[in-house]
Amino acid sequence: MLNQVYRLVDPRQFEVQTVAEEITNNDIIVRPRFLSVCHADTRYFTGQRPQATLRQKLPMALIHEGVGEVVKDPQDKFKPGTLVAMVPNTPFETDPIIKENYLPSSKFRSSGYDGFMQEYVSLHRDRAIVVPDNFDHQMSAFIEMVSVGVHALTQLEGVMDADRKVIGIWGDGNLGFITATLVKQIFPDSQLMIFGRHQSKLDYFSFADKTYLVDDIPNALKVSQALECTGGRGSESAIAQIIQHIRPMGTAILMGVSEDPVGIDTRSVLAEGLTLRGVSRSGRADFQRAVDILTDSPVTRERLQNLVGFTRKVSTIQDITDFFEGALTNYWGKAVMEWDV
Ligand SMILES: NC(=O)C1=CN([C@@H]2O[C@H](COP(=O)(O)OP(=O)(O)OC[C@H]3O[C@@H](n4cnc5c(N)ncnc54)[C@H](OP(=O)(O)O)[C@@H]3O)[C@@H](O)[C@H]2O)C=CC1
Ligand SMILES: O=C(CO)[C@H](O)[C@H](O)COP(=O)(O)O
Ligand SMILES: [Zn+2]
Repeated sequence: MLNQVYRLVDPRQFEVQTVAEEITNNDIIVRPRFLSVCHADTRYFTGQRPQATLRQKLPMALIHEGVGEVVKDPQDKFKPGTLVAMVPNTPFETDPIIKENYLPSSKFRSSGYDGFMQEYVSLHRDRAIVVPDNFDHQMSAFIEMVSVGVHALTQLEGVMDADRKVIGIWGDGNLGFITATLVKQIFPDSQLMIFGRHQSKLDYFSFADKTYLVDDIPNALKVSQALECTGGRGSESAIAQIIQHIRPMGTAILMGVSEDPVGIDTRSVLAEGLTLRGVSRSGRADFQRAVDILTDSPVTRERLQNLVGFTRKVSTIQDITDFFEGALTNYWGKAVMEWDV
């Protein structure tokens, strides 16, 4: 198949390249419909990654969050027109211990391998998860981020001690919001507290039990378990506050990506017997659990629809560039493009 792939060739510069692709009987062809931007994409778009990383990974099609319509299935199992969420992680082996998203041999789209900004995406058939008809399409575009939140909370369930009284989330942006909606489903009896930098963003977390600005947290406040959803330089102070406010033997799940190493007060981590668990990306099972939670919970779907922040139809390279520039200045919510190239 000859495919048109919309690749970032240099920071802020996209180019369409024609690529010959081999399709096997195990692949399906999907036409992308709604694509959503992750911070990882904006770091490539703006050239915030180290020069050596950019040299190694570009040219590359961006975007690892999206839904599309099945165009062709050589095995006729997916009907043409079926809306599917595309799993960006492609494993090439299985391991009894290491999950597919942590296997070094796996290929992750838009991080060294072409993402979903293509005319057609060829997917191994197990990388497509059917999206129910009653899901909002723009919300469905960021099911990948929902699956990362699901993966994080699944890891927390497996690692944490028996104390579920208070779950604290640091970060008042997209990942914090998505993870917060999931806490309400996965830990319905826990108190949910959000710690953020912007009152206007914290106001969106109306379903949380309590929200705090990070410069106004009561000294005596304690959380049972914590999730860090900040990233960048903000991770350092968020982790420091988590260590200050988590109960002894609590678990902190770290999700925010920082370009430079951040300092951690290990003396307190040791003294309090804390567990720090890093979480990155997700696998098929997390996508399926995400879709199941959304299917069973209309209120979660409604909350996540409120996270659609900036939307536009894109048809040309100029539209794509303008869309990414718009996403950079978008204050609240996910940037979702209707892919019409
Ligand atoms: N592990 C994974 O698989 C994934 C990781 N990520 C990463 O998660 C991070 C967050 O992504 P996203 O939610 O989309 O980003 P957003 O910018 O939407 O949200 C981050 C929010 O956290 C706030 N913040 C910064 N520092 C602190 C702090 N110390 N305490 C509390 N809040 C703080 C930011 O405020 P301000 O803007 O003022 O700094 C911002 O409002 C990024 O690094 C992203 O790359 C995303 C998806 C998956
Ligand atoms: O966003 C993510 C998953 O949804 C990950 O943070 C992202 O894949 C990290 O990739 P990179 O190393 O290219 O920044
Ligand atoms: Zn992402």
